[in-house]
Amino acid sequence: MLPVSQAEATILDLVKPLDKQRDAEFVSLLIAIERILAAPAIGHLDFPHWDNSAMDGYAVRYEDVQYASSQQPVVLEIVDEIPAGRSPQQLIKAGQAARIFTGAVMPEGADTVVMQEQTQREGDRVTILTAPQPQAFVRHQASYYQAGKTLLAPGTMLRAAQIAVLAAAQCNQLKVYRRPRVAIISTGDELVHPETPLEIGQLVDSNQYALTALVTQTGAEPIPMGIVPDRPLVLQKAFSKAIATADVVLSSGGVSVGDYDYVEEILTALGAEMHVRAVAMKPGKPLTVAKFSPAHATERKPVLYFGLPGNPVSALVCFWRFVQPALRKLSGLADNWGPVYVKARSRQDLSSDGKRETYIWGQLHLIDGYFEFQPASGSLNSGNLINFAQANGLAIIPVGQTAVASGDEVRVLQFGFPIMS
Ligand SMILES: Nc1nc2c(c(=O)[nH]1)N[C@H]1C(S)=C(S)[C@@H](COP(=O)(O)OP(=O)(O)OC[C@H]3O[C@@H](n4cnc5c(N)ncnc54)[C@H](O)[C@@H]3O)O[C@H]1N2
Ligand code: MOO
Ligand SMILES: [Mg+2]
Repeated sequence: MLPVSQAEATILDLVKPLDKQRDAEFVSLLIAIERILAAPAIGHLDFPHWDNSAMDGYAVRYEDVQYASSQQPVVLEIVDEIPAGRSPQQLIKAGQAARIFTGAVMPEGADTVVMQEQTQREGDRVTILTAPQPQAFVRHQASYYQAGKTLLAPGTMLRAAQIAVLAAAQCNQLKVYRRPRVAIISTGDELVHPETPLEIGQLVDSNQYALTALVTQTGAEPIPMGIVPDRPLVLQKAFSKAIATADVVLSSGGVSVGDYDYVEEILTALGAEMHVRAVAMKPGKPLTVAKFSPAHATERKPVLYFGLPGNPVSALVCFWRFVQPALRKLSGLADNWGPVYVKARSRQDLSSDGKRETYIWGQLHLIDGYFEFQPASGSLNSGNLINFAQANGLAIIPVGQTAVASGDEVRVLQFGFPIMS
């Protein structure tokens, strides 16, 4: 059994990100949310675009007002009025000022803005009562960003903040990576669709739905390929089709030591390189990871195959711990592939056999900015999906440790929003 950290390193090492050229497409900004840039975004506009005023007030020449005070006020002639969006019409000469508003372009000749609260106006004259700092309240052209420089680097995920910046920079068409394609196969003679009435021994294929949801949430394109019975030839055909279609294949079930667990045997028959056969974790021990390399360099990229354990909780835990980081790396994201871990105070005693890294599902609560962890009530058995419905985190007990006492700190893999109370 591989230690979890070694399995993670092996898996991430197997993943080669999508190709910046071959695997890229153009999308418009409005539908670019959560896509990943495949090329630098470069703006053709300086930020600010022009020298402009940060205040409502008067654009002046600093040298005219540098000694102004309430004892020695300076009176200037107002020669222009410049609201935002209008071009200045006058050059400001000695003894002159322009009425100006926040965001409006600074007129030529002026270099400083006096905010209106420090002035008095009478007709076309303004009295300056306080000396400003030189260049006060002027937002200088290109002081935030210079046209032609990289605004956002390749590998950046576009969220609201980045989209706002790109909109302001008039970058309307973005070169982004295509979404990785992920085939999802459920193996098992006992499995049926949710609408099928159950016969004795049957079980609904919940993994297909869970994995489709998780793949979608990760920004990849799920290709649900349905249920395949535990028959080697049928499985082999289904696996071949999935490998030919997708960048990553996720199957669930059939990876343990039972007589109907065929996954590893079939992967080997299909020419896969086997990289992971078992991991020292609970749940998730029989995780199987293999790679299919293209026969010729000109062919498509390699295909990564995850044989996830069939138990529903084991499949989910393996997804968050290994598949999601792999999909994030594959998708072109520059960094932050791994799960989010937080430290929490456990509300109850937690236990493990100390032999495998143990993942205990439950609820993360956020109380006054601090996390607390409440393990799920009822059976913490990887076949019990029901008490997973309220869970949003997995407390982790490392190998060699058998207990976390109530009140002690524990590391928690966070996969959902914390409960605020
Ligand atoms: N003798 C041993 N038996 C088992 C071991 C072991 O080390 N020695 N490991 C156990 C562990 S741990 C796990 S996890 C499971 C993994 O089993 P498989 O990956 O072979 O999965 P199956 O046997 O096909 O199914 C297990 C369980 O999960 C249910 N299942 C399967 N697919 C789905 C699905 N798509 N949706 C919902 N539920 C599914 C299936 O009905 C079984 O109940 O092996 C242990 N055994
Ligand atoms: O390790 Mo299995 O994944 O517990 O149920
Ligand atoms: Mg089995």
